[in-house]
Amino acid sequence: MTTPWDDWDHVLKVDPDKELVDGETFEDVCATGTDAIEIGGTTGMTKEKMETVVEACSKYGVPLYQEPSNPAVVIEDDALDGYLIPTVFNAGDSFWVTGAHKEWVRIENGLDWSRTHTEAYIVLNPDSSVAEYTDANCDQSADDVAAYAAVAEKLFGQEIVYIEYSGTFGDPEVVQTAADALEETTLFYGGGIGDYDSAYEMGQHADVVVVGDLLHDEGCDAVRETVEGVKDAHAAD
Ligand SMILES: CC(C)=CCC/C(C)=C/CC/C(C)=C/CC/C(C)=C/COP(=O)(O)OP(=O)(O)O
Ligand SMILES: O=P(O)(O)OC[C@@H](O)CO
Ligand SMILES: [Mg+2]
Repeated sequence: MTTPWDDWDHVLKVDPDKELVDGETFEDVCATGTDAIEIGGTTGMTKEKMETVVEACSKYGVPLYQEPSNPAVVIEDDALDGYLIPTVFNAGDSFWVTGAHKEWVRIENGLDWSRTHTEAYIVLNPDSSVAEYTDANCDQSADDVAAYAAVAEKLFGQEIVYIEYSGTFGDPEVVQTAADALEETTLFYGGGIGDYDSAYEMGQHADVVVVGDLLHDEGCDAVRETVEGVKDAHAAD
C-alpha cells in the first residue's frame, strides 16, 4: 500500500497554542521546504485556534493534517488533507490507547475513514506535557521500544510508529532499534531537533523527522536547516 508519508522526510508540527516568531507569517512557515504540516499540541487546544492555523496555511500547497489531542478539538475543514490520530501504546490509562477514540466515534455520526489515520505513539520523555497527560510509562529500554514497534506494525496494523521525545533530543540507538523492528510501517521521530546536525543524525535512523518547538522558538530559517539535515541524511542512505 502506498501512503502519503512514504515520500516524506520532514514534518513540521505547528502548535496552535504558540506564537510564531515576530515578523514571520504562515506563508513563511509553508515555504520552509517541509513535506507536511501537522497541526496539534497537548495543552491549550481549541477548535478556534486549530481553524486559525488551517486557514492561514491553506493557500500554499503543503499537505495539512490535523493531529488532535482530544475529540473535542477535531475540526472539519476541506483544506485538511486528513487526520493523524494518536494512540499512545505506553499510556498509563487505556483512555489514550482506545478510550478517547471510542468516545469520538460514538459521538460523531459518520467519520470519513479514508481521511482518518492513526499514529502509534511511544512516549519517552517523562517531563513532556504529553507524558504527563497520558500518564505514559517512559521507562522503556531499546528492546522494549522495538517490541512496541513490532506490535504496532504486526499485531495492530499501524501505518505509522511515532517515537516521541517531545522537548528533548532522544537516544538515536533506541530509534535505530525501533527502525530495525519495522518492515513496512513508517517511523516518525520527534523531539528536540534544533539544527542541521540533530536533524541529520535522527534522519539516519527515522523515516520522518518531526520538528515542533523550534518553529515557535527560533523561526523558519532554523526549521529550513532541519529540512536540509534530514534530506541530506536520507540522500546519503
Ligand atoms: C480520539 C481523538 C480524536 C483524540 C485522542 C488522541 C490522543 C490519544 C492523544 C494523546 C496525546 C497526544 C499523543 C497528543 C498529540 C500531540 C502531541 C504529542 C503534541 C506534543 O505535545 P507536548 O510538546 O508534550 O505539549 P505542548 O507542546 O502542548 O506543551
Ligand atoms: O517540539 P519538539 O521537541 O521539536 O518535538 C516535536 C514533536 O515530536 C512534538 O510532538
Ligand atoms: Mg511541545
